[in-house]
Amino acid sequence: MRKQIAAANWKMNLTYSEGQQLLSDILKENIGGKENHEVIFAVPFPYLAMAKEKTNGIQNYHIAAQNCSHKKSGAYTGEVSVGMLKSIDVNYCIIGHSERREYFNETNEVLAEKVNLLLEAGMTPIFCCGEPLSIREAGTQNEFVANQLKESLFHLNADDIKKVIIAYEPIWAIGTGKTATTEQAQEMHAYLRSVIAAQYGADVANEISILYGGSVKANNAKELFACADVDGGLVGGASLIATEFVEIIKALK
Ligand SMILES: O=C(CO)COP(=O)(O)O
Repeated sequence: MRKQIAAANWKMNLTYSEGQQLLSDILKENIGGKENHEVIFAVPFPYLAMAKEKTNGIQNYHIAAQNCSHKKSGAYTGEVSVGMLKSIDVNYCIIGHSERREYFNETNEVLAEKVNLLLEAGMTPIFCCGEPLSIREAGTQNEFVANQLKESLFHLNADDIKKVIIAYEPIWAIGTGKTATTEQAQEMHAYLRSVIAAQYGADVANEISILYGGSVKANNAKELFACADVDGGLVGGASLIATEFVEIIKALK
């Protein structure tokens, strides 16, 4: 049974003490969830150790970085390597968020390098994909997103691709309050699973969690997560409010 995942992406928000408070408020709710549930907090780099300590020992709760370098080590001022993350026991990392693709020029090719480094280190990549509004309006979103997967992930063997979490985040739905309809989400998720199945077989495709991201809130999470191919969400704005994120965790199927 594939994992159902509620992942918080704090992005570049909150002070250290606000982050501590938010985690305390969420964790005190003690939502154990089911065995196949996972809760992930992708926090800013300076808060990773704090978040790690706070969630220590809580089953199925994990900490993620929001990015990593595509270089292993060396003279790359300001970058954070996969090895550094691993050395403080961070085992998940978001890569390819549309904000990184747009503002930091990350390409599918660079993301393939990041995927390789993360998997080599035994970490779990949370690979983001999704189309801009212009592509959606042109009706070519399926080809666009499939190509992101192909160029960044399809060099992997079946064992490795099974370790990747995919997050479909249509860019027009991020931070806009405009959620994809359940039909739009389900349609894309099923399509992506079919693309993976064509490459690796249905058994592999059925093991991969595909999260939806883009204006997930407490009041729409249940409906979105109920879709057969939506395995939870990657949540921005609503993950900064304890009561909202708690409800989103509870909405996992
Ligand atoms: O980008 C997102 C998560 O990575 C989604 O952000 P919002 O939930 O704020 O739309």
